Amino acid sequence: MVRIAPSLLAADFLNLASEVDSVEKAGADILHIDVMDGLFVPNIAMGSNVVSALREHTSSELDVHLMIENPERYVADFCKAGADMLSVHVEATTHLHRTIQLIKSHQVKAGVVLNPATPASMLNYVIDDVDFVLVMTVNPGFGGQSFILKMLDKIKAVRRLIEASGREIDIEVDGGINAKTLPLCREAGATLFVAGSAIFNEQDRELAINRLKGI
Ligand SMILES: O=C(CO)[C@@H](O)[C@H](O)COP(=O)(O)O
Ligand SMILES: [Co+2]
Repeated sequence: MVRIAPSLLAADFLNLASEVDSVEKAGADILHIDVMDGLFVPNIAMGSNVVSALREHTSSELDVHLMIENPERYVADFCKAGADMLSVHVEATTHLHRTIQLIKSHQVKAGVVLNPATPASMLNYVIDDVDFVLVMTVNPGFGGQSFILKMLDKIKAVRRLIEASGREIDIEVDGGINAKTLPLCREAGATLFVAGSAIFNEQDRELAINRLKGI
């Protein structure tokens, strides 16, 4: 099954509510929200107030991708704001295991994100605890970048780890996902697909999402 999570980073912020409505109507499964602090990544975007506003507007699942240093400082804020899925970068927190438990203590799905240069083996000792894994297929910080082909090997390695753990959790991929790269990721074992520019740069959102879903 292909599930699509439009990345709101590529939406028209002046009309965020109608942008959300348009992708939901077009078949979006989950909404992806990119949070950036200008430190972990060289860009600043969206705080917990944006998540609260979205929570009031929609009942769609909200997938919040924290690209911030020491994300444990803001876990409670984003959970209270209404996140359903909250992911933190392995590279951004010293106490990853503790941060995962903290997210789960709020009854929110906990995800772990790997930068392109980070090996799948970083998941070895947390794979039984996480609710999903997010493999970055570009370097985080900006939308509209090109997919890094080498990440297909990492998706396969993460798939093997998940299978060995005996659990069924999502592998989400994020960055440069379009109608050409999505099937490659799917074949490698990904199940949830974030797409920003491939959806919001298109006038016809339904056509864009159907193209991604292969309909
Ligand atoms: O987390 C990020 C970027 O850091 C992503 O969620 C992007 O926003 C995806 O945008 P496209 O690559 O699909 O345009
Ligand atoms: Co993202």
